[in-house]
Amino acid sequence: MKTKIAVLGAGSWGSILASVLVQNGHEVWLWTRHREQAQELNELHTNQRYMKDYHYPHALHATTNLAQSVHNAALILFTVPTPAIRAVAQQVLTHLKQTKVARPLIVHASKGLEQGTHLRISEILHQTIPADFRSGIVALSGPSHAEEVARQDLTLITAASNQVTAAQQVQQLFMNDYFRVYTNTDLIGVELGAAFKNIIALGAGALHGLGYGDNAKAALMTRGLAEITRLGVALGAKPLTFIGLSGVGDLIVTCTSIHSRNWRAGNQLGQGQPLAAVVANMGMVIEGVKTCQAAYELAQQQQVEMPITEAIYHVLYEKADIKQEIKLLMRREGKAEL
Ligand SMILES: NC(=O)c1ccc[n+]([C@@H]2O[C@H](COP(=O)([O-])OP(=O)(O)OC[C@H]3O[C@@H](n4cnc5c(N)ncnc54)[C@H](O)[C@@H]3O)[C@@H](O)[C@H]2O)c1
Ligand SMILES: O=P(O)(O)OC[C@H](O)CO
Repeated sequence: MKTKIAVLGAGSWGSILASVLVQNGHEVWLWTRHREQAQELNELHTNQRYMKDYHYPHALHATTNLAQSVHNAALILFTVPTPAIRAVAQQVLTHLKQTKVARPLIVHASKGLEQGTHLRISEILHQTIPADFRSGIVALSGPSHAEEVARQDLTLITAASNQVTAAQQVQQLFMNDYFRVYTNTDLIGVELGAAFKNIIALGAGALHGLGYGDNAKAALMTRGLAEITRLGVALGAKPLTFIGLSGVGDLIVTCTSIHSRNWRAGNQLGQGQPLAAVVANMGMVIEGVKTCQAAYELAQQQQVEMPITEAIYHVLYEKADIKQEIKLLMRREGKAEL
Protein backbone atom coordinates (compact mmCIF):
# COMPACT_ATOMS: atom_id res chain seq x y z
CA MET A 1 0.00 0.00 0.00
CA LYS A 2 1.29 3.47 -0.91
CA THR A 3 2.00 5.40 2.30
CA LYS A 4 2.80 9.09 2.73
CA ILE A 5 6.14 9.44 4.54
CA ALA A 6 7.97 12.59 5.67
CA VAL A 7 11.76 12.40 5.87
CA LEU A 8 13.29 15.25 7.86
CA GLY A 9 16.89 16.09 6.96
CA ALA A 10 18.25 15.83 3.43
CA GLY A 11 21.85 14.93 4.24
CA SER A 12 23.45 11.69 3.10
CA TRP A 13 21.35 9.36 5.22
CA GLY A 14 17.96 11.08 5.04
CA SER A 15 18.10 11.54 1.28
CA ILE A 16 19.11 7.92 0.63
CA LEU A 17 16.49 6.47 3.00
CA ALA A 18 13.96 8.67 1.20
CA SER A 19 15.15 7.15 -2.07
CA VAL A 20 14.71 3.59 -0.69
CA LEU A 21 11.16 4.44 0.37
CA VAL A 22 10.29 5.88 -3.06
CA GLN A 23 11.69 2.73 -4.68
CA ASN A 24 9.39 0.77 -2.36
CA GLY A 25 6.42 2.63 -3.89
CA HIS A 26 5.71 5.21 -1.17
CA GLU A 27 4.90 8.92 -1.46
CA VAL A 28 7.93 10.57 0.14
CA TRP A 29 8.37 14.21 1.13
CA LEU A 30 11.97 15.07 1.98
CA TRP A 31 12.32 18.20 4.12
CA THR A 32 15.42 20.41 4.01
CA ARG A 33 16.12 23.86 5.43
CA HIS A 34 17.84 24.89 2.21
CA ARG A 35 15.82 26.21 -0.74
CA GLU A 36 18.58 25.59 -3.32
CA GLN A 37 18.94 21.99 -2.15
CA ALA A 38 15.18 21.36 -2.50
CA GLN A 39 15.30 22.92 -5.98
CA GLU A 40 18.31 20.78 -6.98
CA LEU A 41 16.56 17.62 -5.74
CA ASN A 42 13.29 18.44 -7.52
CA GLU A 43 14.72 19.70 -10.82
CA LEU A 44 18.04 17.91 -11.32
CA HIS A 45 17.30 14.93 -8.99
CA THR A 46 20.75 15.28 -7.45
CA ASN A 47 22.12 16.28 -4.03
CA GLN A 48 25.75 16.91 -4.97
CA ARG A 49 26.97 18.18 -1.60
CA TYR A 50 25.94 15.01 0.24
CA MET A 51 25.75 12.22 -2.37
CA LYS A 52 27.97 13.06 -5.29
CA ASP A 53 26.75 11.86 -8.72
CA TYR A 54 23.77 9.91 -7.34
CA HIS A 55 20.46 10.31 -9.17
CA TYR A 56 17.33 10.31 -7.01
CA PRO A 57 14.01 8.87 -8.20
CA HIS A 58 11.93 11.51 -9.99
CA ALA A 59 8.94 10.71 -7.77
CA LEU A 60 10.76 12.03 -4.68
CA HIS A 61 9.34 15.38 -3.49
CA ALA A 62 11.78 17.76 -1.77
CA THR A 63 10.43 20.74 0.15
CA THR A 64 11.48 23.46 2.59
CA ASN A 65 7.91 23.52 3.92
CA LEU A 66 7.82 21.34 7.04
CA ALA A 67 4.02 21.53 7.28
CA GLN A 68 3.69 20.24 3.72
CA SER A 69 6.00 17.29 4.40
CA VAL A 70 4.36 16.12 7.65
CA HIS A 71 0.73 16.89 6.69
CA ASN A 72 -1.20 13.58 6.74
CA ALA A 73 2.06 11.58 6.83
CA ALA A 74 1.63 8.09 8.29
CA LEU A 75 5.29 8.01 9.23
CA ILE A 76 7.71 10.82 10.11
CA LEU A 77 11.38 9.86 9.85
CA PHE A 78 13.94 12.07 11.63
CA THR A 79 17.42 11.95 10.09
CA VAL A 80 18.87 15.28 11.24
CA PRO A 81 21.99 15.12 13.45
CA THR A 82 21.33 14.45 17.15
CA PRO A 83 21.83 18.08 18.31
CA ALA A 84 19.01 19.17 15.94
CA ILE A 85 16.45 16.50 16.89
CA ARG A 86 14.73 18.41 19.73
CA ALA A 87 14.28 21.66 17.79
CA VAL A 88 12.95 19.88 14.69
CA ALA A 89 10.59 17.75 16.82
CA GLN A 90 9.21 20.90 18.44
CA GLN A 91 8.46 22.35 14.99
CA VAL A 92 6.82 19.06 13.95
CA LEU A 93 4.59 19.13 17.03
CA THR A 94 3.31 22.58 16.09
CA HIS A 95 2.14 21.19 12.74
CA LEU A 96 0.73 17.97 14.20
CA LYS A 97 -1.40 20.07 16.57
CA GLN A 98 -2.91 21.89 13.59
CA THR A 99 -3.96 18.76 11.70
CA LYS A 100 -6.14 16.37 13.62
CA VAL A 101 -5.54 13.26 11.51
CA ALA A 102 -4.40 9.75 12.42
CA ARG A 103 -1.36 9.86 14.68
CA PRO A 104 1.86 9.20 12.71
CA LEU A 105 4.51 6.66 13.57
CA ILE A 106 7.69 8.47 14.69
CA VAL A 107 10.94 6.92 13.48
CA HIS A 108 14.53 8.13 13.73
CA ALA A 109 17.70 6.93 12.05
CA SER A 110 20.19 9.20 13.83
CA LYS A 111 22.95 8.02 16.16
CA GLY A 112 23.88 9.96 19.26
CA LEU A 113 22.97 11.18 22.74
CA GLU A 114 21.77 14.68 23.63
CA GLN A 115 24.49 16.78 25.19
CA GLY A 116 23.81 17.82 28.76
CA THR A 117 20.72 15.63 29.28
CA HIS A 118 22.40 12.45 27.92
CA LEU A 119 18.99 11.44 26.56
CA ARG A 120 18.66 8.87 23.80
CA ILE A 121 16.95 10.16 20.65
CA SER A 122 13.75 8.19 21.28
CA GLU A 123 13.62 9.79 24.75
CA ILE A 124 13.91 13.28 23.23
CA LEU A 125 11.11 12.43 20.78
CA HIS A 126 8.98 10.91 23.55
CA GLN A 127 9.42 14.09 25.63
CA THR A 128 8.82 16.51 22.78
CA ILE A 129 5.90 14.88 20.92
CA PRO A 130 3.20 13.79 23.40
CA ALA A 131 1.45 10.46 22.85
CA ASP A 132 -1.78 12.23 21.75
CA PHE A 133 0.00 13.34 18.56
CA ARG A 134 1.82 10.18 17.52
CA SER A 135 1.71 6.38 17.62
CA GLY A 136 4.88 4.36 18.37
CA ILE A 137 8.50 5.50 18.38
CA VAL A 138 11.04 3.41 16.46
CA ALA A 139 14.84 3.61 16.03
CA LEU A 140 16.28 2.39 12.73
CA SER A 141 19.91 1.41 13.15
CA GLY A 142 22.66 -0.91 11.96
CA PRO A 143 25.70 -1.15 9.68
CA SER A 144 24.59 1.10 6.85
CA HIS A 145 26.62 3.66 4.99
CA ALA A 146 24.44 5.79 2.73
CA GLU A 147 26.97 5.49 -0.11
CA GLU A 148 26.46 1.70 -0.26
CA VAL A 149 22.67 1.79 0.17
CA ALA A 150 22.69 4.29 -2.72
CA ARG A 151 24.17 1.65 -5.02
CA GLN A 152 21.73 -0.95 -3.65
CA ASP A 153 24.44 -2.94 -1.94
CA LEU A 154 23.02 -5.52 0.50
CA THR A 155 22.21 -3.85 3.82
CA LEU A 156 20.72 -5.38 6.99
CA ILE A 157 19.52 -3.20 9.83
CA THR A 158 17.30 -3.22 12.92
CA ALA A 159 14.01 -1.48 13.67
CA ALA A 160 13.79 -1.16 17.45
CA SER A 161 10.81 -0.14 19.53
CA ASN A 162 9.21 -0.86 22.89
CA GLN A 163 6.14 -1.75 20.80
CA VAL A 164 6.87 -4.68 18.52
CA THR A 165 3.96 -3.77 16.19
CA ALA A 166 5.52 -0.36 15.54
CA ALA A 167 8.86 -1.99 14.69
CA GLN A 168 7.04 -4.45 12.39
CA GLN A 169 5.32 -1.59 10.53
CA VAL A 170 8.71 -0.01 9.87
CA GLN A 171 10.10 -3.38 8.78
CA GLN A 172 7.30 -3.75 6.21
CA LEU A 173 7.73 -0.24 4.81
CA PHE A 174 11.52 -0.40 4.36
CA MET A 175 12.21 -4.03 3.32
CA ASN A 176 13.14 -4.84 -0.26
CA ASP A 177 15.60 -7.02 -2.23
CA TYR A 178 18.68 -5.17 -0.98
CA PHE A 179 17.44 -3.67 2.30
CA ARG A 180 16.52 -6.19 5.00
CA VAL A 181 15.12 -5.11 8.37
CA TYR A 182 14.97 -7.10 11.62
CA THR A 183 12.84 -6.06 14.61
CA ASN A 184 14.17 -5.70 18.14
CA THR A 185 12.39 -4.66 21.35
CA ASP A 186 15.58 -3.58 23.14
CA LEU A 187 15.29 0.08 22.17
CA ILE A 188 17.83 1.13 24.82
CA GLY A 189 20.47 -1.33 23.60
CA VAL A 190 19.97 -0.52 19.92
CA GLU A 191 20.22 3.25 20.44
CA LEU A 192 23.20 3.02 22.79
CA GLY A 193 25.11 0.64 20.50
CA ALA A 194 24.52 3.06 17.61
CA ALA A 195 25.71 6.07 19.58
CA PHE A 196 28.74 4.53 21.31
CA LYS A 197 30.25 2.77 18.27
CA ASN A 198 31.07 6.18 16.80
CA ILE A 199 33.49 6.85 19.68
CA ILE A 200 35.38 3.62 19.01
CA ALA A 201 35.43 4.44 15.28
CA LEU A 202 37.23 7.71 16.07
CA GLY A 203 39.85 5.57 17.88
CA ALA A 204 40.12 3.08 14.99
CA GLY A 205 40.68 5.94 12.56
CA ALA A 206 43.32 7.45 14.84
CA LEU A 207 45.21 4.13 15.01
CA HIS A 208 45.21 4.02 11.21
CA GLY A 209 46.39 7.61 10.98
CA LEU A 210 49.25 6.81 13.34
CA GLY A 211 50.27 3.81 11.25
CA TYR A 212 49.24 0.99 13.58
CA GLY A 213 48.28 -2.35 12.05
CA ASP A 214 45.43 -4.83 12.09
CA ASN A 215 46.28 -6.33 15.50
CA ALA A 216 45.79 -2.94 17.12
CA LYS A 217 42.53 -2.27 15.25
CA ALA A 218 41.05 -5.68 16.12
CA ALA A 219 42.04 -5.16 19.76
CA LEU A 220 40.44 -1.72 19.86
CA MET A 221 37.18 -2.99 18.38
CA THR A 222 37.05 -5.95 20.77
CA ARG A 223 37.89 -4.04 23.94
CA GLY A 224 35.78 -1.12 22.71
CA LEU A 225 32.79 -3.44 22.37
CA ALA A 226 33.45 -4.74 25.89
CA GLU A 227 33.34 -1.28 27.43
CA ILE A 228 30.37 0.08 25.46
CA THR A 229 28.47 -3.08 26.42
CA ARG A 230 29.36 -2.47 30.10
CA LEU A 231 27.99 1.07 30.00
CA GLY A 232 24.97 0.03 27.92
CA VAL A 233 24.02 -2.73 30.37
CA ALA A 234 24.43 -0.31 33.30
CA LEU A 235 21.96 1.98 31.50
CA GLY A 236 19.37 -0.79 31.02
CA ALA A 237 20.34 -2.41 27.70
CA LYS A 238 20.33 -6.17 27.11
CA PRO A 239 23.90 -7.50 26.66
CA LEU A 240 22.97 -9.66 23.64
CA THR A 241 21.92 -6.58 21.66
CA PHE A 242 25.58 -5.56 21.49
CA ILE A 243 26.42 -8.64 19.43
CA GLY A 244 23.65 -7.80 16.96
CA LEU A 245 23.50 -5.56 13.89
CA SER A 246 23.23 -2.34 15.86
CA GLY A 247 26.11 -3.37 18.13
CA VAL A 248 29.09 -5.27 16.77
CA GLY A 249 27.69 -5.03 13.21
CA ASP A 250 27.72 -1.25 13.20
CA LEU A 251 30.99 -1.18 15.16
CA ILE A 252 32.72 -3.23 12.46
CA VAL A 253 31.44 -1.15 9.55
CA THR A 254 32.19 2.17 11.19
CA CYS A 255 35.68 1.13 12.38
CA THR A 256 36.72 -0.25 8.97
CA SER A 257 34.97 1.72 6.24
CA ILE A 258 36.43 4.67 4.37
CA HIS A 259 32.85 5.95 4.12
CA SER A 260 32.70 6.54 7.87
CA ARG A 261 32.95 10.18 8.86
CA ASN A 262 33.91 9.14 12.39
CA TRP A 263 36.71 6.88 11.12
CA ARG A 264 37.93 9.56 8.71
CA ALA A 265 37.91 12.18 11.50
CA GLY A 266 39.94 9.84 13.74
CA ASN A 267 42.36 9.14 10.89
CA GLN A 268 42.98 12.87 10.44
CA LEU A 269 43.46 13.33 14.20
CA GLY A 270 45.98 10.46 14.13
CA GLN A 271 47.84 12.25 11.33
CA GLY A 272 48.18 15.26 13.62
CA GLN A 273 45.40 17.56 12.42
CA PRO A 274 43.66 19.65 15.11
CA LEU A 275 40.05 18.70 15.98
CA ALA A 276 38.61 22.09 14.97
CA ALA A 277 40.07 21.76 11.46
CA VAL A 278 38.87 18.15 11.13
CA VAL A 279 35.29 19.12 12.08
CA ALA A 280 35.30 22.19 9.84
CA ASN A 281 36.63 20.29 6.82
CA MET A 282 34.31 17.27 7.08
CA GLY A 283 31.23 19.32 6.10
CA MET A 284 29.03 16.53 7.48
CA VAL A 285 28.14 15.47 11.00
CA ILE A 286 30.77 13.58 13.10
CA GLU A 287 28.44 12.34 15.86
CA GLY A 288 31.19 10.56 17.84
CA VAL A 289 32.80 13.81 19.01
CA LYS A 290 29.82 14.97 21.09
CA THR A 291 28.77 11.43 22.01
CA CYS A 292 32.22 10.85 23.51
CA GLN A 293 31.60 13.63 26.01
CA ALA A 294 28.17 12.24 26.92
CA ALA A 295 29.53 8.68 27.31
CA TYR A 296 32.48 9.94 29.40
CA GLU A 297 30.09 11.76 31.76
CA LEU A 298 27.68 8.81 31.92
CA ALA A 299 30.53 6.40 32.68
CA GLN A 300 31.58 8.59 35.60
CA GLN A 301 27.99 8.82 36.89
CA GLN A 302 27.49 5.06 36.58
CA GLN A 303 31.01 4.26 37.81
CA VAL A 304 31.65 2.12 34.75
CA GLU A 305 35.24 1.61 33.64
CA MET A 306 35.69 2.87 30.03
CA PRO A 307 39.42 3.33 29.49
CA ILE A 308 39.23 3.70 25.69
CA THR A 309 36.42 6.26 25.82
CA GLU A 310 38.32 8.15 28.53
CA ALA A 311 41.48 8.21 26.43
CA ILE A 312 39.56 9.50 23.39
CA TYR A 313 37.84 12.10 25.59
CA HIS A 314 41.26 13.33 26.81
CA VAL A 315 42.43 13.68 23.21
CA LEU A 316 39.26 15.45 22.00
CA TYR A 317 38.54 17.70 24.96
CA GLU A 318 41.80 18.10 26.85
CA LYS A 319 44.24 18.20 23.92
CA ALA A 320 46.04 15.11 25.26
CA ASP A 321 48.71 13.56 23.04
CA ILE A 322 47.29 10.45 21.30
CA LYS A 323 50.53 8.44 21.52
CA GLN A 324 50.83 9.21 25.23
CA GLU A 325 47.19 8.09 25.76
CA ILE A 326 47.89 4.84 23.90
CA LYS A 327 50.96 4.27 26.09
CA LEU A 328 48.89 4.84 29.24
CA LEU A 329 46.23 2.37 27.98
CA MET A 330 48.88 -0.27 27.25
CA ARG A 331 50.57 0.19 30.62
CA ARG A 332 47.39 -0.17 32.74
CA GLU A 333 47.66 -2.93 35.32
CA GLY A 334 47.14 -6.47 33.98
CA LYS A 335 43.50 -7.67 33.98
CA ALA A 336 41.44 -10.78 33.41
CA GLU A 337 39.80 -10.58 29.98
CA LEU A 338 36.26 -11.41 31.10
N1 LIG B 1 25.48 8.95 6.44
C1 LIG B 1 25.25 7.69 6.77
O1 LIG B 1 25.67 6.77 6.05
C2 LIG B 1 24.48 7.39 8.02
C3 LIG B 1 24.04 6.07 8.20
C4 LIG B 1 23.33 5.75 9.35
C5 LIG B 1 23.05 6.72 10.28
N2 LIG B 1 23.48 7.99 10.07
C6 LIG B 1 23.11 8.99 11.09
O2 LIG B 1 22.13 9.84 10.52
C7 LIG B 1 22.24 11.16 11.09
C8 LIG B 1 22.40 12.16 9.96
O3 LIG B 1 23.58 11.81 9.27
P1 LIG B 1 23.89 12.28 7.80
O4 LIG B 1 25.02 11.44 7.35
O5 LIG B 1 22.67 12.34 6.96
O6 LIG B 1 24.40 13.76 8.11
P2 LIG B 1 24.75 14.90 7.06
O7 LIG B 1 25.74 15.79 7.72
O8 LIG B 1 25.06 14.27 5.75
O9 LIG B 1 23.36 15.67 6.89
C9 LIG B 1 22.67 16.25 7.96
C10 LIG B 1 21.47 17.02 7.40
O10 LIG B 1 20.76 17.60 8.51
C11 LIG B 1 20.56 18.98 8.24
N3 LIG B 1 20.54 19.71 9.52
C12 LIG B 1 21.57 19.91 10.36
N4 LIG B 1 21.16 20.65 11.42
C13 LIG B 1 19.85 20.91 11.21
C14 LIG B 1 18.87 21.64 11.92
N5 LIG B 1 19.16 22.25 13.08
N6 LIG B 1 17.62 21.70 11.43
C15 LIG B 1 17.31 21.08 10.29
N7 LIG B 1 18.21 20.37 9.53
C16 LIG B 1 19.46 20.30 10.01
C17 LIG B 1 21.73 19.41 7.37
O11 LIG B 1 21.42 20.58 6.64
C18 LIG B 1 21.88 18.18 6.49
O12 LIG B 1 20.99 18.23 5.41
C19 LIG B 1 23.46 11.11 12.03
O13 LIG B 1 23.01 10.91 13.33
C20 LIG B 1 24.24 9.89 11.56
O14 LIG B 1 24.97 9.28 12.60
C21 LIG B 1 24.18 8.36 8.96
O1 LIG C 1 29.78 7.91 8.63
P1 LIG C 1 29.54 7.62 10.08
O2 LIG C 1 30.81 7.40 10.84
O3 LIG C 1 28.66 8.67 10.70
O4 LIG C 1 28.74 6.24 10.19
C1 LIG C 1 27.54 6.10 9.48
C2 LIG C 1 26.72 4.93 9.99
O5 LIG C 1 26.44 5.09 11.34
C3 LIG C 1 27.32 3.58 9.71
O6 LIG C 1 26.40 2.58 10.04
